[in-house]
Amino acid sequence: MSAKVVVSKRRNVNRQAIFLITLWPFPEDFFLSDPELKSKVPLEYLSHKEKYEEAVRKACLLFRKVIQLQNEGKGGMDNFREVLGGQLGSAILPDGNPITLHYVMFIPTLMGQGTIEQQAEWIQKAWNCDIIGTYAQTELGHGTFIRGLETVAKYDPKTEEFVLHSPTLTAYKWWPGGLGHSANYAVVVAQLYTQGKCHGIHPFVVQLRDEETHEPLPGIKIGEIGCKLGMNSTNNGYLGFDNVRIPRNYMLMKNSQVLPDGTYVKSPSSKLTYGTMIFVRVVLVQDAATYLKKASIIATRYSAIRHQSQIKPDQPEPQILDYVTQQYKLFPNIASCFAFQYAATWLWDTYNNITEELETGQLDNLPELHATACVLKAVSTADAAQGVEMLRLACGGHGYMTASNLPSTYGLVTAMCTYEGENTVLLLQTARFLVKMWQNKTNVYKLPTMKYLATALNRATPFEKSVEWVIAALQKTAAGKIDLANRHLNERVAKGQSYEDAWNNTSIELVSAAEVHGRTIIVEQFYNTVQGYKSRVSKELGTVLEQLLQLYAVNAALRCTGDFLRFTEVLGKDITVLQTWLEELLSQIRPNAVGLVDSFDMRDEILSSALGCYDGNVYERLFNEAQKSPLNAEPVNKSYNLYLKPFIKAQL
Ligand SMILES: CC/C=C\C/C=C\C/C=C\CCCC(=O)SCCNC(=O)CCNC(=O)[C@H](O)C(C)(C)COP(=O)(O)OP(=O)(O)OC[C@H]1O[C@@H](n2cnc3c(N)ncnc32)[C@H](O)[C@@H]1OP(=O)(O)O
Ligand SMILES: Cc1cc2nc3c(=O)[nH]c(=O)nc-3n(C[C@H](O)[C@H](O)[C@H](O)COP(=O)(O)OP(=O)(O)OC[C@H]3O[C@@H](n4cnc5c(N)ncnc54)[C@H](O)[C@@H]3O)c2cc1C
Repeated sequence: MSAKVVVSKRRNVNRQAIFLITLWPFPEDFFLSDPELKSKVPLEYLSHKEKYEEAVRKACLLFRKVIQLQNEGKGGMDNFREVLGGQLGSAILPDGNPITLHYVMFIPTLMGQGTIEQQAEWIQKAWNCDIIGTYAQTELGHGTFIRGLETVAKYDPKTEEFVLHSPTLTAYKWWPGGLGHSANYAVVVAQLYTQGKCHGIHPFVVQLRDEETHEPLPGIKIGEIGCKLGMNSTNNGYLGFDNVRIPRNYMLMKNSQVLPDGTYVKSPSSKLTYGTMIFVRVVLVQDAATYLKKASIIATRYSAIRHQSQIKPDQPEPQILDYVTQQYKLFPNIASCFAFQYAATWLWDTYNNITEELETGQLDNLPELHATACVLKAVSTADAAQGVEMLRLACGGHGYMTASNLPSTYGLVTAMCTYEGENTVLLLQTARFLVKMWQNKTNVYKLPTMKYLATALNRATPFEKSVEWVIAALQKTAAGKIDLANRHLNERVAKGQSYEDAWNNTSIELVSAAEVHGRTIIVEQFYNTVQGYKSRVSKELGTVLEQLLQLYAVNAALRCTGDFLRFTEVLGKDITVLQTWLEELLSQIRPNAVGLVDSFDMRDEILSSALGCYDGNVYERLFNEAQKSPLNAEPVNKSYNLYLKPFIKAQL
């Protein structure tokens, strides 16, 4: 990965803005120039069934091209990451990819939970796409509480097989991507029973459909779950088992095993079963940045084109980009793109380092990785979803058009707040870890993202107009909130509540404490990244990055004013200084706004937006898109003579 400076100049010098990006040698043109990857008709005018069929056609061609590149030695996992992620992936398949789960969860689970022999058996087939898999964990009745999953896998030592069964309707798997009609295999998470005892949830490989005819196998009840807010080509499906038998070695046995006689061999840690979920949560932080970048480019470019109203009576209508309220909608989101990008990069590196440790049996850092992945996924996806909606609203009526690609982008990003762990639940997971660290302070000194907790509570943080102060204040606030929540927990227990009831009754505070902890990590990573770049880039770039860092930090601080007043030495007058600082930064960033979003380097074909095109010809593109509506194929629609005319006549 080589970081290079990309200079993006827009029309005139004062809009020169440069942005430091990591250039991947990814051949975007190889995909975007392929006419077969373009839709003949805008997807919005296809039926639900046609949308799915078109998505399968494109997905197969997409992955065939990725495999071709791989066979030519032109990249590997990075290419899959690009075509699956929120940039190229959502441009070619804006309504979701029915095969995503094969690569994002099925293969990673085989790698993470399968023995070497099982990997040898399954992974080549999966990489060759001889089989197409999905990850079937969530059920109609359970998504969060996976220890409550109802699908059972009972071991039969006589035949050395597991019998999978869905005892109730709520036990049906519900949601897995590609499950409806695309995948013919799945990793199924089920309660393992052997020798009459339940050993909890474990992963099993199950064939769902005949590899030749694609017909569902006996005992398999399968289909798609219907229309959703978005991602309607993802083919999310349902799956019920009626006593379906699979061989013993279809249980993924890297961590725990069932021997031929039915003896259960326990895993070194029950938490290792959860490994795949950490991987996707880590990846989603990057996708949050990508979707927010896409919406920021569209809304900022549109705001430079759109002229509306008057600032002064005797002046022409200004660019809406010159309204400070518009800048307040756009620029903090641009700063968030950088913040989430840097946090995603740091988290990816941390994940890889700790995963290597897990391979050697070192589990010490797994709890912190889990807590950190949870909070960064929750905060980045929630902020990105809120940001995309804010950017859509900033574009007025045209932002509501499908042709803007903002509604579709919202549909993709808001789903991330739910899948791979609903955000509230993940924040509670982080809070559980923070409280544990707080109660057992000796551990805190060792953990990188936690060590501030050792000193922050009692550290004086007199106000100053600096990012360093914001970080210190966020840390002190997080420590204060964790300490207060912990005290309330203890008070409730002391009054006779069970710990579980006390936890539930304190959960609003716990979620809030976890969120502030997450924001502390994001601001600190942004700060560290900018400090690292400043000595290596031009003065201009250093200034721009510093402005973005300050904007992100001061906006984070202003979101926390109530808590800052409770947990730090800040006073009301200091909040006024923060507000003024924010307004100064908006003005400083204005000249570089368009250059900054240009430097996110997303082509028009990736943006797929009539509002965000590089040439700025918004109105012509909106009008041309309107002509694609099937309704415009004829001046008078048949409904006039069938319904309207009789209706009108009847009223005369
Ligand atoms: C390139 C790709 C780009 C983009 C991707 C694109 C598309 C992807 C599309 C869709 C993918 C979405 C797929 C899915 O949604 S798969 C299903 C996801 N489901 C979940 O995430 C379920 C969430 N629920 C849970 O994880 C758990 O139920 C729980 C909420 C964490 C509760 O666990 P539970 O064991 O019941 O209870 P606890 O007592 O709270 O935890 C016990 C113990 O285990 C630790 N723990 C929990 N989870 C993990 C983990 N994942 N890793 C490590 N450790 C974990 C927990 O901290 C606790 O430890 P203690 O020491 O405190 O006891
Ligand atoms: C687009 C999309 C794709 C998906 N793809 C897959 C897939 O490929 N494979 C798969 O297995 N699953 C998939 N899922 C399912 C997803 O993982 C679940 O929806 C998610 O885990 C949430 O579970 P749930 O929907 O049952 O909601 P619930 O867990 O029922 O949550 C509902 C509400 O209850 C609250 N709640 C639940 N538990 C607690 C608690 N302990 N404390 C406080 N509040 C709580 C939640 O915060 C939430 O507000 C997908 C979902 C979506 C939307």
